[in-house]
Amino acid sequence: MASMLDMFQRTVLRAEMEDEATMPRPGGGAQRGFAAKRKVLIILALAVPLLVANYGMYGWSSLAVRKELTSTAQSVEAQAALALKAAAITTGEVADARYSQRGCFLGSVQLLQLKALSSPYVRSLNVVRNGKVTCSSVGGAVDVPAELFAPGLALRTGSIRLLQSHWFGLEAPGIAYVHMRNAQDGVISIMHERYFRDMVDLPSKDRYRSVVLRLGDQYVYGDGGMTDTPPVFINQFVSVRDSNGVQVFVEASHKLRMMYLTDSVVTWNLIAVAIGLLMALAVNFYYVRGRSFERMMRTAIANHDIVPFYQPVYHAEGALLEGVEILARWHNPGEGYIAPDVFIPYAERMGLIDSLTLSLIKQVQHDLENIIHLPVGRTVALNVPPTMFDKPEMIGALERFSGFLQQNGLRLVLEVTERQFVEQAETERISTFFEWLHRQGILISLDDFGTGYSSMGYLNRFNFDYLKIDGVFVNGIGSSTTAEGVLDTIIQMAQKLGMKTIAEKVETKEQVLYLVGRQVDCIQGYYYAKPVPVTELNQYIPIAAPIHGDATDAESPVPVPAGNAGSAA
Ligand SMILES: Nc1nc2c(ncn2[C@@H]2O[C@@H]3COP(=O)(O)O[C@H]4[C@@H](O)[C@H](n5cnc6c(=O)[nH]c(N)nc65)O[C@@H]4COP(=O)(O)O[C@H]3[C@H]2O)c(=O)[nH]1
Repeated sequence: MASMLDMFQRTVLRAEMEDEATMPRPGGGAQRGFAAKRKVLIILALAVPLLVANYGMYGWSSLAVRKELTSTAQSVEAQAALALKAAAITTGEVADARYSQRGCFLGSVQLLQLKALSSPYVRSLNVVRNGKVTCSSVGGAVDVPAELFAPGLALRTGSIRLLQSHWFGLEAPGIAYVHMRNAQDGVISIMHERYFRDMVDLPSKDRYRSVVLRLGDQYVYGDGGMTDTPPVFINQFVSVRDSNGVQVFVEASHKLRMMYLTDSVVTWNLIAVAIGLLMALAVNFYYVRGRSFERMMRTAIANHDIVPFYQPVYHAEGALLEGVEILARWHNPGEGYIAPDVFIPYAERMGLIDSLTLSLIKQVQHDLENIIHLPVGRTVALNVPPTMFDKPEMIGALERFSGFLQQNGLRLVLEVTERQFVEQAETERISTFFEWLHRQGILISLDDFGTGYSSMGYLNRFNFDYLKIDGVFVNGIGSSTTAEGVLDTIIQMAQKLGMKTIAEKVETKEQVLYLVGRQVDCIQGYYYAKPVPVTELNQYIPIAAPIHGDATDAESPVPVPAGNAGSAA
């Protein structure tokens, strides 16, 4: 605590010795931060589209590969389905033909041969009677149990089985297809395995690592293999299947995705660079504009073009002047009127708020010395920036300003917003600071109370002199019972805590009467007076008796009709 006060005293001493010119250059740190932020944003503007493009290209190439694999698989599946359909038709026709249902004669064997020859995919046709192959287009009359003839083949219409060799010694493997007339009688056709192998033996080896055809429970590979073992894929693959149990797998080669990537990498990256450049230009433009606004503001502060306006605050009961609030006004020749809601947050961001506050203090001092003399005992309220607590030089300036006001019988009120208290976590430091301010005769007002951060906790912890009730609650008088309820609660709470209440943005007689009825201490708002330049302030300083109850009493010097209440707001 002692060291805190020491620090303030040292600060004050130092500040007194310092000329205004030797004050820290406003906004130096903020400027550096500003430039660094611009750099980071430009880098991001350039890098993000490139990252997105390349990431997107990777995803897109995966989709393109998938599309190609699917289309290839569908085409193989269509060919296999066509071959099977042709074989099924031939097999079915033979099974239903009368010659295949009689004994195995030379004539019927010749008819079987003729039928096999005329079917593009069928190599042999074999008649099954009572579960045995009895007549074959290749072997003639035989008597071979079906399970020996085609091991593993189920005697059921539509069954398919890959056979490594043919019963009748025809070297090449084949594919058996069954059509049964009934449980025991039917026809087994043997198809050329070669056709199916050719279907999967695609020429584009650099695009596909493997193409596999599943028939029933077995697999035909492009390299000639036929096996019961399912394939293992290491790259991206797709599979398509049909209702006949034909399934085709197509696996991409290592190169396939790369082929797509190489095809599109230049286009995608060129687009990304173009977008990145546009975004970087936009960022730059934004900052250049920001800089010019910043320059404009610096000049305005240095030339005292941002000027103090004064809004009177009156006692609720008697309409006597409690004091004035200083509100900054900026009329720029080029841009016109710039609202404080725009330039104050900007000044805070750019580190210009301290120099603005100092400029306003200087102008107010000049006004009070040369243009208007406020009645003794009144207050002068100044909005102070959140950073004030950390700046010894600002504290020094405020102390000097307070000293000046006290010499003129006035008191300085510092208006701080709730936000500042939520953001300034070090409560002990702040309450020590408040004690110090009070010892200097400086009062503290909590501004915009009720706008979102309200907490009873800090009202108790910090010793505020005034609580300013935000205009939204005043606005609700007569129209919102909820707002009225909150308003009543805030007033009662402030009264219990011994704070003076000021209702802000009071615009109507109804609001004044309501607030007077709730024993609000002070009223500020257009109903009485708008913020005015110092040259117009005199007419708002009451010289005589209070009003009671009717705020429009013509006898009273206040209220002043809002329409006559001066120039800017
Ligand atoms: N609708 C309506 N509005 C009324 C009425 N009576 C007063 N006002 C406006 O309400 C605002 C009250 O100031 P604030 O809450 O401190 O809110 C201020 C304050 O937070 C900030 N500000 C203004 N001047 C300064 C300054 O010099 N320094 C700092 N740090 N902040 C300032 O900008 C905010 C906005 O200032 P302004 O635009 O001047 O807006 C002022 C004032 O013009 C009324 O009856 N009806």
